[in-house]
Amino acid sequence: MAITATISLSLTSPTHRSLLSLPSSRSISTTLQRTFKYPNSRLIANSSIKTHTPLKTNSFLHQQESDFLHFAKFHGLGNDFVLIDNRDSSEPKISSEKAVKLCDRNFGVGADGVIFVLPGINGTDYTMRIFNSDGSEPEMCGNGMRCFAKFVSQLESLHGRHSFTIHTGAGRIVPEVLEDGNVRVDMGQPTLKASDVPTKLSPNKDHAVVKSEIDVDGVIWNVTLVSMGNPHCVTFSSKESQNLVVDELKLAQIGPKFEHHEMFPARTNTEFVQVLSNSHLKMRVWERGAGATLACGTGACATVVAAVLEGRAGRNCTVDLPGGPLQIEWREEDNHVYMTGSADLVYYGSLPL
Ligand SMILES: N[C@@H](CCC[C@H](N)C(=O)O)C(=O)O
Repeated sequence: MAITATISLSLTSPTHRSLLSLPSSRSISTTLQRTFKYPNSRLIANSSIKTHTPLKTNSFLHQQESDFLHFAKFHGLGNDFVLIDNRDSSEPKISSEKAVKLCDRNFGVGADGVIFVLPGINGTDYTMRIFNSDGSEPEMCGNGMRCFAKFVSQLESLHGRHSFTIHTGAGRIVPEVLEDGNVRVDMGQPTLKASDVPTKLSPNKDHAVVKSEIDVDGVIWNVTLVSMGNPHCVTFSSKESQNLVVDELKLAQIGPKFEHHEMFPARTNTEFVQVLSNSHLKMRVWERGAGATLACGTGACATVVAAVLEGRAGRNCTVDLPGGPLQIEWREEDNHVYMTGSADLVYYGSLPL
């Protein structure tokens, strides 16, 4: 059933990719026709565009109608998420099955994952949980964490520079919203121990898997394995190509073969990386549970760690992803990885539960 939806586009803070896939953002009219699986869904504006429903951001965020799911759609470099204010309960408001439906790009809202802002535990300010678009639950999400921080800032009406402590499946993570609106995240320490990544590939004497060979569907790849709470397989080369040219890769063909490879008992995210210079990398990603995405924050962090371990780049790199750049530092002093990048509101919406 077709409905009329009033939608919100945050045109004030375009990112690298901007909102090019949406109808001409400059000339957009206030009302768009879309077909939803959820016939009563409402999308409400938060921009300078005139809307049919003049609702302020905060009043929208604080609506309490219990028969509606209120959400915000955010993206971090095109890695997009439905964010749900779940501060009143430690159980996610929707099931993983419902999350799969929400993530559907044809019959739902469309997203790479659904993220919940839950009460903090173990002395943290908040807890973050996330479902991938296939309904699986990863331990962490870097781009999602930047979106989470911006969403919490809106929920709590915070301005200027501020930070939070967030409990995640990867431990305590600390995002800081900067004056310019970007978010810098202390992503904690990478884990290299093979059994913790986890992988069945044989480790070296330091228990890590660095530049090891793996046969994926008859092709030998050199891989370095890094966990940022979630598992990453990073490759810069194969037997066929000593320096990958990532634009040439058939990602949809090879990505799933890595993800479901028997050497990765918890499946894996895979980063294919081209070295542009000692401080500049170009990466494409195949995400566990989400497929090819436009960016992956934990993947960019794992990529820089792997590049350092393989002697391909320094500890401070710009990582170019299809959706835009991330600044990553693997700091020697504390062994923590720091990620800085954008996170942008797309619109607010409501759906009947
Ligand atoms: N896109 C995310 C990672 C999301 C989780 C991943 N798909 C997994 O299953 O580990 C990021 O920005 O880190």
